[in-house]
Amino acid sequence: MADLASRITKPAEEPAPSDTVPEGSTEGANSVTLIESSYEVEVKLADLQNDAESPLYSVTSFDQLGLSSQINDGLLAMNFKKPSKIQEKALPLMISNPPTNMIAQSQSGTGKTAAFVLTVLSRVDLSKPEQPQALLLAPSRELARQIQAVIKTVGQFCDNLIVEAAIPGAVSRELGVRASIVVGTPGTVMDLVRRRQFDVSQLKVLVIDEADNMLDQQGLGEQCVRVKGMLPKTIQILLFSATFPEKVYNFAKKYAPNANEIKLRQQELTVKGISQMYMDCPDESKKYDILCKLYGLMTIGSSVIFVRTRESANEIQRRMEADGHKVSALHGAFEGQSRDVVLDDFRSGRSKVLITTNVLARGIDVSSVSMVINYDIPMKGPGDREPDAETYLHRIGRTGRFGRVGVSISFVYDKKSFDALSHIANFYGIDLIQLSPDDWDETEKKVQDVIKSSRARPDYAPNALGN
Ligand SMILES: Nc1ncnc2c1ncn2[C@@H]1O[C@H](COP(=O)(O)OP(=O)(O)OP(=O)(O)O)[C@@H](O)[C@H]1O
Repeated sequence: MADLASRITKPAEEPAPSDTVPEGSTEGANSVTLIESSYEVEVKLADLQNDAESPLYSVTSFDQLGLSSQINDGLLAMNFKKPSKIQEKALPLMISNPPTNMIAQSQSGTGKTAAFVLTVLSRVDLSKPEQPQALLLAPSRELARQIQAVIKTVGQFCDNLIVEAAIPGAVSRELGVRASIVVGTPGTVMDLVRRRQFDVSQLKVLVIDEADNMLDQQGLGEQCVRVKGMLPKTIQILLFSATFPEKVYNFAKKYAPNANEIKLRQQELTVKGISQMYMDCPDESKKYDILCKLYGLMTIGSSVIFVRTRESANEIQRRMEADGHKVSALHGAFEGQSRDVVLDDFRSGRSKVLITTNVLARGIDVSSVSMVINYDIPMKGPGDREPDAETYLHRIGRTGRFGRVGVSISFVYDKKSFDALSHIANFYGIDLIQLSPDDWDETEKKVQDVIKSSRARPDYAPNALGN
């Protein structure tokens, strides 16, 4: 317990409350504010991109990377002005010839997707639009669809570009895969190759996003090894993640031999724009009431609530709806297409509070997310005994994307959850801000100060999916 206590700080690092959003402002007033504050945002992001300590820092421009004019036009249309650090460092190594493998790590929300998407686009020969030449693997259907959308957006001026998702229900049984770029989940990709519906003979690049999760021998590792075994031996392999625990990293080096490596130190892993808080709940049964009390704050922007199981996601959604709150839920038990509808509604802002499991912990990029709640502290290992520091980092990384600010609130209620969060805080050297359920005015103030300043900041660059 003392460990966590020693990491409690006053909210000194919180950004100053926005002076551009008036208290109790109406929706209409807010939209005016959004337009007015765009200058401020550009300046703030420009500041970050000029700050050598920031992961968004770079000294070059995209023009200097030697990408095709169609690709540069795509970046321009997305309002990507300068590369981030990972893009600036990794791209020249990945697009040079002869192709070299890469293992790259960079904090959540710092533009890893565009780094590998630009590489893939620079490698495919669009005179053979239906011949698969690049394969990208992701751990969830949602992330695969998102990456597919990013490729289409960056490549919107590339003639004949066909990008197909290899996820359950997406590939025509009669036609098989007919695209130059394929983004999928490992199980479906394996099925398609085995049924001879996916010709992998001409693949030049294999990208594995969330690579530590994908190569983990306890999880998807075996499938990824099998997929690699089906591909040409000379394929360029690019592995990306925000986290790379040592054991998986050693395996990654065998999976992608002789790779260039871009690694972060443990203390560099957290994103500065995310104010990390925790709520000291009196007991487990009070967690639900506290969650409902936070609802007003959750809907200032959009929020994601992470829970441990599908059943508790369903149960919390049912109770919150019965109590008059509008919330949606998404987890692995839902059918693929209904999952797509739920996430699309969340991206567009039609729904603002999403209850989910670890299925959405990684990679999902919705820039309006200003709050993440860890209703249950992430745990791993047999009997969920060990704190899952990597999943914590990915979950909270659903907010604070590319220089934005956000809040994470982790609920603790007993010694086990307290110790687990304490372990995670010490692991990354995080100073957690304590919230008290007994002083609601103070809690609201601490959270609002951060979220309102994020609400005042419109997208510097509309993200690839237009949300
Ligand atoms: N150079 C850039 N300029 C402006 N915005 C950018 C740039 N690169 C990426 N972005 C935007 O930043 C956001 C986060 O990028 P991305 O989803 O690639 O993060 P990530 O590093 O893959 O994060 P995670 O580890 O959570 O998967 C996206 O909305 C993307 O459109």
